[in-house]
Amino acid sequence: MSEIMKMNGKLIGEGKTPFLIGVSGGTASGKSTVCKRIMEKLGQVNMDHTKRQVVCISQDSFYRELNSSEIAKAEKGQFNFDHPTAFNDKLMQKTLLEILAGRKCELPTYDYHNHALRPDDTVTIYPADVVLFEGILVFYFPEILNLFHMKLFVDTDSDTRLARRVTRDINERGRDLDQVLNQYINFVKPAFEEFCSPTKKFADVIIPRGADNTVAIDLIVQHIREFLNNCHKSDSEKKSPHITITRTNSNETHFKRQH
Ligand SMILES: Nc1ncnc2c1ncn2[C@@H]1O[C@H](COP(=O)(O)OP(=O)(O)O)[C@@H](O)[C@H]1O
Ligand SMILES: O=c1ccn([C@@H]2O[C@H](COP(=O)(O)O)[C@@H](O)[C@H]2O)c(=O)[nH]1
Repeated sequence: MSEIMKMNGKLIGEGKTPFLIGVSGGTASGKSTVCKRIMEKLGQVNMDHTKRQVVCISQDSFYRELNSSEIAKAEKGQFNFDHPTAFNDKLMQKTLLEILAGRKCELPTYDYHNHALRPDDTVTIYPADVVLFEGILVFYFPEILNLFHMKLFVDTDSDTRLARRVTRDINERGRDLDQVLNQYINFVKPAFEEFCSPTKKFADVIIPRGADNTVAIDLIVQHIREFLNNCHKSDSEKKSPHITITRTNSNETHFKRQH
């Protein structure tokens, strides 16, 4: 049996439910860059974090802790960071539910050099109107997929992605060429084909060429802008005032915006 509550954008005693946008795509497809462009075009970058209407979080914050033998493998490029089991999906779901309930969250940052979260280096995610959540497998877990109000897939040619990944991982993530290529052939490419690429079918918008596709980015920005304008109007002025919150007997909560 399910219980349905209709509220005017507010949960009692909690903040407003943000519009949650999932951004997926293969490694180095430009997910972070697309999110950055969206934030820039909405004037959300050079401003106080507590005042941002749009915030971006990364799936990297939900890599699970590795044991000592897994760390030893990771250091030799022999750990599969592209497999769904590399992530703590339960924590990811719990955190997104907190965000959807309008609560402030602390997220750890990820240290690619040491293959570990930095629990002492957290970022505070303040309640916002729009939340972008980017990562290679954000559409893989059904209970997380169901939380998104809008789903984007950044679709960049795989040769371009590999070329960018080589440069980025050597310059920014402390890898050498052999390591990057071995990891790519053994884990990254097969896992992309098995777990990430099939989730493209869930996307509402596919963005070919990533951040180079300014037309697609402008259309998405326009959609977000309309949402932001609408969410600050009074209920009687809104075109779509209701959020429907569905709780099932399995304790799952679904936040649905009518849009
Ligand atoms: N359109 C682009 N043109 C050139 N370089 C790009 C473009 N988009 C991303 N990059 C570069 O490619 C690398 C991967 O991009 P990034 O946005 O971090 O991808 P992802 O978040 O999907 O892993 C980064 O070094 C970034 O600067
Ligand atoms: O310790 C780690 C953790 C992850 N990776 C690789 O990162 C990418 C995902 O990040 P993108 O920014 O989307 O590329 C994934 O393909 C992992 O292989 C890593 O190398 N080391």
